[in-house]
Amino acid sequence: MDRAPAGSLHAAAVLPAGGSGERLGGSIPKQFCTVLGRPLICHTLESFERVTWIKDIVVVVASENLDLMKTIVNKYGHKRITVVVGGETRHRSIFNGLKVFLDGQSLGSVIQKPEVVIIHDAVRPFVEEDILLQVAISARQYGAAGAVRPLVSTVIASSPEGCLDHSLERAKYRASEMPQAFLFDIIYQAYLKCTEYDLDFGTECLHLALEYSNTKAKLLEGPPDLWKVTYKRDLYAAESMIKERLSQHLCIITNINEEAIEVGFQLHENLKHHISHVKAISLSMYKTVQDLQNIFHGECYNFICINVKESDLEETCKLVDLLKNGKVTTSYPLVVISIHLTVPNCCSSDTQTLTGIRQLAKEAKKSNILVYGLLITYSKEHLEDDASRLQESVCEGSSIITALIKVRNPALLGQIMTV
Ligand SMILES: Nc1ccn([C@@H]2O[C@H](COP(=O)(O)OP(=O)(O)OP(=O)(O)O)[C@@H](O)[C@H]2O)c(=O)n1
Ligand SMILES: O=P(O)(O)OC[C@@H](O)[C@@H](O)[C@@H](O)CO
Repeated sequence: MDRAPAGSLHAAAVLPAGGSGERLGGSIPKQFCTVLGRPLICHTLESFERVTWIKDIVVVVASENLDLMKTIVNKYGHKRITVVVGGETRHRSIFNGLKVFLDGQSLGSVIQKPEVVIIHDAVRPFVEEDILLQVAISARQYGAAGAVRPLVSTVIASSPEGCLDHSLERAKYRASEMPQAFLFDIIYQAYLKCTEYDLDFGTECLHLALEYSNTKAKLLEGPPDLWKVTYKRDLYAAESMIKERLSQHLCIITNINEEAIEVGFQLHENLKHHISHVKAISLSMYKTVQDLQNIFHGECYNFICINVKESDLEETCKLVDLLKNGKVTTSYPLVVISIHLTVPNCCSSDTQTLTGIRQLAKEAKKSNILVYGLLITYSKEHLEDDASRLQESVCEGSSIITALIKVRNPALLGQIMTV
């Protein structure tokens, strides 16, 4: 939910993305490395696009990546983005980003100089509205503000011989993170006045505001997720964190068939122990994708569709079409697990008709929907004879479902697991 900051200030953002990512060691700069099917920078852009009171987002890239960045903006439908060329260092890139608000005016562009400008490294994808609001409002009050985090390692100073000279009392210091925010004129004047040495070797915008605009930034304790993707491990961590966030909600869809309801109920009871928010609905409860999105306020990326006939994909196809045509504007892959009930010792030819799921999965993938199949052995007669067998199947099925949702492995698309 967007909360316009007090007084609804006019804010904009500058995202430096002009680095080469040497420490990560990839073949391309880390901001363009793929995380869950999209460039890392897309995840950061999406975090900012969710904040409606940030009117313009300026992305600063190296000249050789200008066309690539513009292609990314168009391909993934990012809004409110202006792409400009950076400089040889992060400070020079940030300064170029700030200039566009003044050059823009002279060029008659729609970009207006903001009251407050937020500066945030493009390789810090996990930034929420709360901290953005805090730094923006504090910048309006103090002139500058920045997120900080407790130090994890102690800071020590080395002697010329490479031995310990002294160590700092860790509790007295903080790690300077992003986002940072400034009254535009304060940071712009600081960049105008600072030295070439600052521009070439400095790493701290808050320092420039203090040194050249006599402004002591307000320091705000930020959440732990503000870390910067610097090394290869950070890329893996980023993907795992996004997958963890995506796997928090699950919607189980059944028709009114008795078996489907029974299996849906047992799956619901089982999956609640693996996934934070699980809801079961009947097919009749939704007609549009909005109905589905309303269930979890647009936060649901995982769906189970229980089909009574093992060879019948009708309900799953309907759900996939709804998600595709309902313009579920999500940049993240949706998971649809097509569950089919099969009677004990059924002839394999019946399940072979499920090969249609492979074609369905192939088509759905083009819309960023991951379709998997799961066969659960069950029949009403079967339940009367051996209820525990169903419980055992459902328990095994819940583990498979949880794994499919958490891992979102494209290699298993269209595959049919059996319990
Ligand atoms: N000339 C530069 C250098 C860095 N950055 C950006 O500043 C942010 C933080 O910098 P850092 O993590 O150091 O990125 P790199 O310089 O790419 O990393 P490395 O030092 O490992 O090369 C990144 O989003 C990076 O793209 C920039 O806009 N322009
Ligand atoms: O130093 P690097 O170029 O790796 O990254 C920039 C960081 O220093 C910077 O984002 C924070 O320290 C806050 O200023």
